Amino acid sequence: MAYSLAIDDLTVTLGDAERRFTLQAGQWSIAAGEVIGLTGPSGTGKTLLLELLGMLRAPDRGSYIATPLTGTAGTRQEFHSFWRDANAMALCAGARAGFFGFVPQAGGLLPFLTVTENVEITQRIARRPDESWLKALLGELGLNQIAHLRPGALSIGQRQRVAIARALAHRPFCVIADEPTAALDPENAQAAMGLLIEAARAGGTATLLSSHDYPTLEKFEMRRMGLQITSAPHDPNVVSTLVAMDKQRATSPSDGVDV
Ligand SMILES: Nc1ncnc2c1ncn2[C@@H]1O[C@H](COP(=O)(O)OP(=O)(O)OP(=O)(O)O)[C@@H](O)[C@H]1O
Repeated sequence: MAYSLAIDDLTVTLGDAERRFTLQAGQWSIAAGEVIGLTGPSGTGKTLLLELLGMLRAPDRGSYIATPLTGTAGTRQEFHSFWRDANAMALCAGARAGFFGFVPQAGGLLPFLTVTENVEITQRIARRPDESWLKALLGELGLNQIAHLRPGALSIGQRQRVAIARALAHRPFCVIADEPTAALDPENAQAAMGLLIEAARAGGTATLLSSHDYPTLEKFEMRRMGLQITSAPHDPNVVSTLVAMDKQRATSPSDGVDV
């Protein structure tokens, strides 16, 4: 099974009458096997957008629909409507566990589990055991030597690699990664990014990752989208809008967009 995702007018507003932040995710789609690199200056809402797409946060309006590839056994999912269902908590938790693999900015590992157990847990929850894939992930992310340790004994970069392995372990249909290589040295960053991209293409996984590492995004030639503030400067009602970034804009940071 593989799914493409379609977003239409997905919008959320945070704050109160004095200061508001509105994220407008617009209209776009991501195909199965495709990888999108999300960029934007600090505070433009990258984490917020990834939380919306990872079913960690409810939108105020708009649609968010997953459609299985023709000929596969999956069923269409209207994720935006899950939040309004009487069973919202169970539906959203089920989507998070089975459909998505999420790499949070801060790792989010369980402190009482070892590295192996932290990676394996997504397979257990999704009921998709696959020991050989688990071993391959630990190996490819250089985690074999530390597989028996708990997160408290790991560096931030090691934790980030564990979080990437955990997000891929249950072979989700969509991977969402919030600056997955931010804490990694260049060599590990390239390896982790390569693995995310290879897993997406080989497994037909739609993958969206945020990053400030423009050379790496360029190197892997991924499709780019960017968030930019579209409200007037000093307006307390800040509006951030997601736009497609073409290659030309991606190499010219002079327009105020952090690309
Ligand atoms: N309760 C709130 N009221 C108003 N604005 C808020 C509230 N909570 C968060 N925000 C704003 O939401 C915006 C989105 O933050 P977010 O963490 O998603 O940005 P980001 O692009 O991921 O930043 P970074 O690159 O620094 O991680 C920020 O500008 C923040 O000030």
